Amino acid sequence: MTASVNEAANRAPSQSQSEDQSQSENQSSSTGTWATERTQATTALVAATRSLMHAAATTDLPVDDLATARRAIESVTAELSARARDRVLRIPFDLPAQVRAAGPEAEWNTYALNPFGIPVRVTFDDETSRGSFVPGALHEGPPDSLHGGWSAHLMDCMLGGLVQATGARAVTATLELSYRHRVPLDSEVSMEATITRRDGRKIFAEGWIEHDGVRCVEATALFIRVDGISVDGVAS
Ligand SMILES: CCCCCCCCCCCCCC(=O)SCCNC(=O)CCNC(=O)[C@H](O)C(C)(C)COP(=O)(O)OP(=O)(O)OC[C@H]1O[C@@H](n2cnc3c(N)ncnc32)[C@H](O)[C@@H]1OP(=O)(O)O
Repeated sequence: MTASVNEAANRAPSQSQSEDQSQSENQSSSTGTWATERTQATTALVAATRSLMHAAATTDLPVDDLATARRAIESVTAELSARARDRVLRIPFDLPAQVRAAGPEAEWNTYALNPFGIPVRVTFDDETSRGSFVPGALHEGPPDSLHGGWSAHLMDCMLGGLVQATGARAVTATLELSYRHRVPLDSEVSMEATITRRDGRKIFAEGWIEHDGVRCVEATALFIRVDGISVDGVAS
């Protein structure tokens, strides 16, 4: 397995959407059934949709143009909805573990198949994961700053993804955040997560979001293994 272990279907859209789109279309399958033609096409569609969300929320075109654009979007929505699943495509449970096993150069690109999540390029090094992304206009809470709920989303993904990458089927029992400084928009932030302790079914982890060397958000979490246990009616 190489650094491109999951790129074909799991390459997350980033700020350079069109570049990502063409790359995901051009990459060949390296993860067997996971990197199917459908997941590749969906990855590209989701990247384009994320760009559309940004454009729709920030456009400053004249009002008449907005109505025209809305009709075009409604038309595409109707086309896509003609045949739909109940859920977005799910990644295989062991995909993060595959990326971790492939070494510290391999990337897990989160939320490639769901435009609602924040896509992050995550790498793993033993019991630590690292990621980075650029918060933008869609993620604003306080003026020019990242919404704290998105910080929680990011930390849960970083910490939970790391736990998942170690092969543990576990869910978040607690997640505590400390917001020390605002996280600015339009500038790259880096994130880290690490597993600090295990105790029976419990896995403890911590992480943070940094900007320009300043630790803005700190998180600690407790995950509970649910291997073989039915959680809310879903057998693991
Ligand atoms: C089917 C699922 C597949 C999973 C695949 C995951 C892949 C995704 C990965 C990515 C994930 C992304 C992240 C997400 O989005 S995960 C989504 C958000 N999380 C959830 O929805 C979890 C909902 N909660 C539960 O399902 C149950 O409450 C769990 C499973 C957590 C525990 O209920 P269960 O009945 O099994 O446990 P127990 O009562 O025997 O307790 C066991 C021990 O744990 C301790 N404890 C329990 N809760 C808490 C608490 N809140 N604070 C402190 N401690 C707590 C408890 O004291 C005891 O300790 P001790 O007395 O032994 O010392």
